[in-house]
Amino acid sequence: MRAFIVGVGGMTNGGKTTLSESLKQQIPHSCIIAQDTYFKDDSVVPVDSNGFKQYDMLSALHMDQMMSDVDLWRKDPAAFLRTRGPTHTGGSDVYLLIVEGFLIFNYRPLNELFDKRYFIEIPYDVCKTRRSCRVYDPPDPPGYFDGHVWPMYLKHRREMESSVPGIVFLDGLQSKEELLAVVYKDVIEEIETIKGKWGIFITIKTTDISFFFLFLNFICS
Ligand SMILES: Nc1ncnc2c1ncn2[C@@H]1O[C@H](COP(=O)(O)OP(=O)(O)O)[C@@H](O)[C@H]1O
Ligand SMILES: O=C(O)c1ccc[n+]([C@@H]2O[C@H](COP(=O)([O-])O)[C@@H](O)[C@H]2O)c1
Repeated sequence: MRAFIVGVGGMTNGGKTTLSESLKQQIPHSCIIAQDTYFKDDSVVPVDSNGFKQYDMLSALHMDQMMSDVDLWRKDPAAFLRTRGPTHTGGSDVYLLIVEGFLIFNYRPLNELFDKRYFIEIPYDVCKTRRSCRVYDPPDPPGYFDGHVWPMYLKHRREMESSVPGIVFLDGLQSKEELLAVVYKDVIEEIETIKGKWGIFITIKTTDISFFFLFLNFICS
């Protein structure tokens, strides 16, 4: 089975979901696992001394469930894809998993699985403005961005930069189309490389078998 896992990380409201959805539309046999669908129930997320719910931490996420879903895909991408409803098929026979989320590179068991890592970044003021237009469940209380979201982002970013090499940083101020074009080209090139490697492997295996039968013929004659 030829399979490829791309991580689309980045700060809140950087454009991870937008880019991942567009990528999925463009690439056959692809699907998305989104980290923000694994948040724990509000009742179990602790509150800090300032009264802010500690949502921007790995402990607020069901990472075990997220890993189980990634493992399901890894065991049988085609079957996993069928559970996600109708998809764009045809073309390449390489299966692509897009894992998107704000803390995907900070969770080592997940980070280890990525073949390619992208991180979308935007400036503080753009991030704060975009965030103020979005309504989460529960909604951000006053002061939440500066009191919890941004400090946690800086902390996780420092940790990521000190432990995860090979990240491609993307400027989230580029248009949606520009971002898609860059990542699409890159991912297609990676997929073509995988197909090339497998092609060589199959050719070598076929050659091995041919030599085996020639040898058998020689022994028996
Ligand atoms: N490249 C972009 N340029 C301008 N706005 C964008 C871009 N990408 C996403 N957005 C907008 O930013 C907001 C957050 O995007 P989203 O993809 O949900 O971010 P994330 O998944 O990183 O939180 C949305 O309103 C979206 O339309
Ligand atoms: O989706 C939820 O249940 C949820 C509930 C509360 C907060 N969030 C916010 O979701 C943010 C991460 O998602 P995103 O799409 O903005 O990268 C993170 O900054 C959290 O503060 C998300």
